Amino acid sequence: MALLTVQNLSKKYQNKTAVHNVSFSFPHGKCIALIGPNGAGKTTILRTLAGLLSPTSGTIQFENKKSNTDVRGMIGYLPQYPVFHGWMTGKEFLVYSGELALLPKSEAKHRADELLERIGISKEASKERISRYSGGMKQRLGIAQAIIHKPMLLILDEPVSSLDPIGRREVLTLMEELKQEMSILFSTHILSDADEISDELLLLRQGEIVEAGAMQELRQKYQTAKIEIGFEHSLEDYKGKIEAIPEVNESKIDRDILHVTASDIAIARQKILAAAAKENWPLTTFTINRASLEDMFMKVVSN
Ligand SMILES: Nc1ncnc2c1ncn2[C@@H]1O[C@H](COP(=O)(O)OP(=O)(O)OP(=O)(O)O)[C@@H](O)[C@H]1O
Repeated sequence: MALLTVQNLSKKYQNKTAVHNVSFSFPHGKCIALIGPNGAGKTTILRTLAGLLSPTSGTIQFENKKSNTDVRGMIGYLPQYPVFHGWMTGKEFLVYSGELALLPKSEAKHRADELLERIGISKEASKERISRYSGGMKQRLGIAQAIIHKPMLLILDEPVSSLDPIGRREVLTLMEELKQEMSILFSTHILSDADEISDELLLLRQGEIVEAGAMQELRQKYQTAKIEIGFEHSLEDYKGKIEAIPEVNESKIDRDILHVTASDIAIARQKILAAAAKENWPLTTFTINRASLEDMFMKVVSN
């Protein structure tokens, strides 16, 4: 059975539908990325799963729990814009978070020490005020507070979007380690981050899931390719010849490169190269370009 099953989840704010009929199930031990452009409804879904918003309709069912059970103990949550008490030290903040999660004080202290080591905040740094921490340190501290009570599901809202490259790398490395121990659902609009650490993607557009699956499956499904051909001269002359090949859809000139799309790239390549060899075309370059992840994303979310 799945850890979490979401069925027909919808959320309206006054007259604005932010999330519409979203259904998915979350298997145990997976890291899933919720991807979508600004305003797609990512935060609304995550806040609803974390129990901070109530859905307008639909159900969220945790494994073996009645739908009205308080499941906050099973979930850890880091909001998109976490707010810290800058005057607290990192350790004080974690002990405080542990107590809020109903851990006895001694256990909260023990967990805080364990987690500070885990997230790479030294003993000295843990005694400093949070206001002196870097963005990456704050975000790692935010993740530590979210897992202080050992939740089964960790929910992270845009965990790396606001960080510089060093902070981003630190947080991605931590997430990579944590996914060995718990299920993670995180939102992002950065595809390469999702590609790097998630097992599966949920693509969201205007409050609806428009695509779901493993990155590899989605790449195959949306795979398109383009041939880019450079000529020494007379591009126009060869454009017509290339367009006469039945498998070629269209070609466009951009400076000294001809961009060719085809219904069957392998055959189009074979025929273009055969004609080029036979007629000694003045080629300078010949490249096959696979569609990037961004191309796939644009295709799916802008339909
Ligand atoms: N409290 C609110 N009241 C009214 N509308 C809201 C509220 N919160 C969000 N919305 C609207 O709901 C839609 C979804 O917002 P949401 O924040 O969930 O999207 P998002 O995908 O997380 O966006 P972003 O990437 O910009 O954080 C947006 O159109 C937003 O303007």
